[in-house]
Amino acid sequence: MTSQYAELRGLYHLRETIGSGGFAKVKLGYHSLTGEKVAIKIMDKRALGDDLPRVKTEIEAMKNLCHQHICKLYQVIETEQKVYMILEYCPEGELFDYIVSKDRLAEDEARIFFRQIVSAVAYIHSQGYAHRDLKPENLLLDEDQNLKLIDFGLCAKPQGGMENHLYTCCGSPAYAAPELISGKEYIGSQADLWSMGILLYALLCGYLPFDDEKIPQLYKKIQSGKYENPPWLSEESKTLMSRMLQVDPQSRLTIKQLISHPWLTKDTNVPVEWRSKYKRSLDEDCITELAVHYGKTKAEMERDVTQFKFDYLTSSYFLLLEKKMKGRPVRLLHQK
Ligand SMILES: [NH3+]CCCOc1cc(-c2cn[nH]c2)ccc1C(=O)Nc1ccccc1
Repeated sequence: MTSQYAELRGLYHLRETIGSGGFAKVKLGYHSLTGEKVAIKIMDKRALGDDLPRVKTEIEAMKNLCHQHICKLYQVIETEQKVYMILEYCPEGELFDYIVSKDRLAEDEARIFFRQIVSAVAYIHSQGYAHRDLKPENLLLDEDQNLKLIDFGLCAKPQGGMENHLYTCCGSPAYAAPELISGKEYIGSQADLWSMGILLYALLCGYLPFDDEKIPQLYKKIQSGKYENPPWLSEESKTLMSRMLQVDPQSRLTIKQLISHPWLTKDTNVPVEWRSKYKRSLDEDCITELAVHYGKTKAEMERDVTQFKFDYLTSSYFLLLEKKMKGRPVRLLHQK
């Protein structure tokens, strides 16, 4: 029988499993042409069943999202049985485990993380997407302790823009907005704002504002909008969270108000930088290195890379760019 993962041979060297969630297994891999580490999310189509559309949703969304606080998609490989997503490697694991390890975060550490979360969400909203499953399990830490958002399986891009209503009730109950769990129509971006309020509370307190083992009781607490503020919280953080955890979505803070909120701009006095730091134009050095390797002219290589087919060329380009942004030599490992 052919060896497992035959489709990856020569492209990636597979190592140990580094995570799993529901219907996916995530393994550490090495991109053979650059030597860079990647995370390979492996899904079995049969096991996915009617969750397969979620994977397609995630792939299409991640192809359009390119941002310093979103886990980068480098390549997609699809076979009869499997779907492989080659993703940016985040060695420091989930924000969830980081909070648990420290009980709760001090306000200035929480602020640094929350600015990165707001940056990622403001960017996806500007691209017309709502994430709809924001929680610390879906925020990973890279080697520089920067947050990277994952799991766009539930994200939505409503036809005709973000003002249009969504209906599917989804995401994790404890982070779900009241309007979302009451089955009413809702605006995805407003539901994301509520989830970010829950996230900020989790960062500052180390536990959830609304919690109950029984789902119906949990829903009642969420719809009441009543939660406890522990004594260590500052007045400003309590005010900010109360503006985000408004049961009525109309009176909730908007993402535009959030990026320049005083609690977020404290000590920096500049609004959260939410635009992508990635340039639209192609990087000359990377194109040159790839052209030499594949024996093509720079013009031919530019034309091929620009198509962003999310094939091995796309992953090689992005990983060379990563090397450059980390100040490493823009060099491919020459195959024997
Ligand atoms: N809660 C996260 C578990 C590990 O999952 C991932 C890890 C990485 C990762 C690890 N290192 N670098 C990136 C990249 C992506 C995922 C992921 O998308 N997981 C997932 C999401 C929804 C359903 C099933 C699985």
